[in-house]
Amino acid sequence: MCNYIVTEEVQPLLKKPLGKLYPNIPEVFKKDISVSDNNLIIAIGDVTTKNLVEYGVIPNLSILDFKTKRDIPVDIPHTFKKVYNVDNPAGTISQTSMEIIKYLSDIDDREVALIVTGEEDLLTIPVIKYFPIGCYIFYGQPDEGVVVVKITEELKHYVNEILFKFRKSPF
Ligand SMILES: CC(C)(COP(=O)(O)OP(=O)(O)OC[C@H]1O[C@@H](n2cnc3c(N)ncnc32)[C@H](O)[C@@H]1O)[C@@H](O)C(=O)NCCC(=O)NCCS
Ligand SMILES: Nc1nc2c(ncn2[C@@H]2O[C@H](COP(=O)(O)OP(=O)(O)OP(=O)(O)O)[C@@H](O)[C@H]2O)c(=O)[nH]1
Repeated sequence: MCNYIVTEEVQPLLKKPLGKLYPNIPEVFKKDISVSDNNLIIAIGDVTTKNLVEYGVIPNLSILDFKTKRDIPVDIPHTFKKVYNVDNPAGTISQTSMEIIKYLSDIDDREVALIVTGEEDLLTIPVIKYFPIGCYIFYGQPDEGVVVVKITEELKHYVNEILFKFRKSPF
C-alpha cells in the first residue's frame, strides 16, 4: 500500500456528491435503519456525526477530526465504545488510513470512532472501497447539506478508477 495524494484531475470529481444530496438528514434516516435494514451506517465528518447522534442514530463507524471548516471545534455528545486514531493530512489518503479502514471493515464492532489527525474528507474513498455492499455512508457537502451514499458494486468500481487518478507516494 502507499499514500494517495489528490491531483488537479481528481479534485473536481470528489467535489461532486458520490450519492444523493439532501438539504438535511431525511426523516427515513432519523432512526437506526441498521437494525431494520441490517446494513452498517458509517458517518464521515463531525457535523454529520453530531446530527445523526442527536437523532439517536449511533453510526457503526464515525470518522471524525473534532472540527469543522478546518478549525471550528465540534463536540460530539456520545461516548464511543472503541476509539482508533490515524494520521491523514488534508489532500491525502494515507497508507495507515487505508489499512485501518480495511481492518475496521472486517470486524463487526459497533459505535466505533476513528479519530483523524488532519482531514477526514477523503476517507469516504477507502470506506466505499472496503466496506460491504449495502452499507450507508453519510458525509457533509459544505454549505449544501448531507450526502447519503449506499455502497454498490458499481460505486466500488468507480472509486477504484478514482484512486488510479491520485498521485501515489511511498512515504
Ligand atoms: C474535494 C475534497 C474532498 C478534498 O478534500 P481535502 O482532503 O483536499 O481537504 P480540503 O482542505 O480541500 O477540505 C476539507 C474540508 O475543509 C473545508 N475547507 C477547505 N478550505 C477551507 C477554508 N479555507 N476555510 C474553511 N473550510 C475549508 C472543505 O469545504 C472541506 O469540508 C474537499 O475539498 C471537499 O469538497 N469536501 C467536502 C465533500 C466531501 O467530503 N467529499 C468526499 C469525497 S471522497
Ligand atoms: N444543512 C446541513 N448541512 C450539513 C449537514 N451535515 C453536514 N453538513 C454540511 O457539510 C459540512 C461538512 O460537514 P461534515 O462532512 O460533517 O465534515 P466536518 O468535519 O464537519 O467539516 P470539515 O472538517 O470541514 O470537512 C458542514 O459544515 C455543513 O455545511 C446536515 O445534516 N445538514
